[in-house]
Amino acid sequence: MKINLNPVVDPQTQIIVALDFPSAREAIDLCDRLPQVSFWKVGLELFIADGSTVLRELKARNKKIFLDLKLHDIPNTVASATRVATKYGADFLTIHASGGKAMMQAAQAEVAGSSTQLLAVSLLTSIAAEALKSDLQVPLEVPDYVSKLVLLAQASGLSGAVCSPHEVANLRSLLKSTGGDEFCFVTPGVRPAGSTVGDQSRVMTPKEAIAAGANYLVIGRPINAAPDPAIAWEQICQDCV
Ligand SMILES: O=C(O)c1cc(=O)[nH]c(=O)n1[C@@H]1O[C@H](COP(=O)(O)O)[C@@H](O)[C@H]1O
Repeated sequence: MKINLNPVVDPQTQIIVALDFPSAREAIDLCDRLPQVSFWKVGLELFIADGSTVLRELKARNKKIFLDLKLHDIPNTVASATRVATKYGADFLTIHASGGKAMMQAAQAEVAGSSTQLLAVSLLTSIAAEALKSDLQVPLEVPDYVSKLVLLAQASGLSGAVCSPHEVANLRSLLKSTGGDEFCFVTPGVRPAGSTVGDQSRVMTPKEAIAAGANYLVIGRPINAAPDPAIAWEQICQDCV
């Protein structure tokens, strides 16, 4: 399936809704309540609970799929897991950029020729500048650290990354100078104005994320935990333009 590499112009196709649920039943229920959503994310909780069932059901509904497994292990193990994961025919699959170049190259070799695009997760959107220094002991500012990881992903052959909307504009201009105009940026850490931030740290509104140049926005709780997910979706789409 063709992945849209242009900055977001159509929220209906470029917002990915996270199916963060503990069972296939709850996930499929939300899909069927929101037929207008074309792109869904299956993360660890749902994949561990009921992965193959959900992925089959999403395929049967002709949905695009972001399989968010955030692989991170030695190169051989990640390559083997990636080989198996491509069999699901997901559009996106995540690995952690901090696993290093050899790991990313090994995984990239496994998706070559498949319909799955690997995305490198840079710095999780839940991690704030203070935690990067005090917990992770990384003596860099967030934009510099994220840039290093994304450039490493690019040098490893990947053509997309997950980062917070705060970093996208800077990364776009950085990658232009390295011939990476078509790099795909997927941004979680998106919160409609006035909504609960929860465990996220580096957040922006949908409109701000789009203006920053994100190709796709990942949105979970503001839709999947909303009292009326259809109204929440509609409101977010309206807020994007
Ligand atoms: O890879 C991801 O999708 C991801 C990366 C990241 O840095 N931050 C992040 O929040 N995510 C995912 O994006 C979704 C965000 O959910 P909400 O915070 O509920 O909108 C969750 O499913 C996270 O697992």
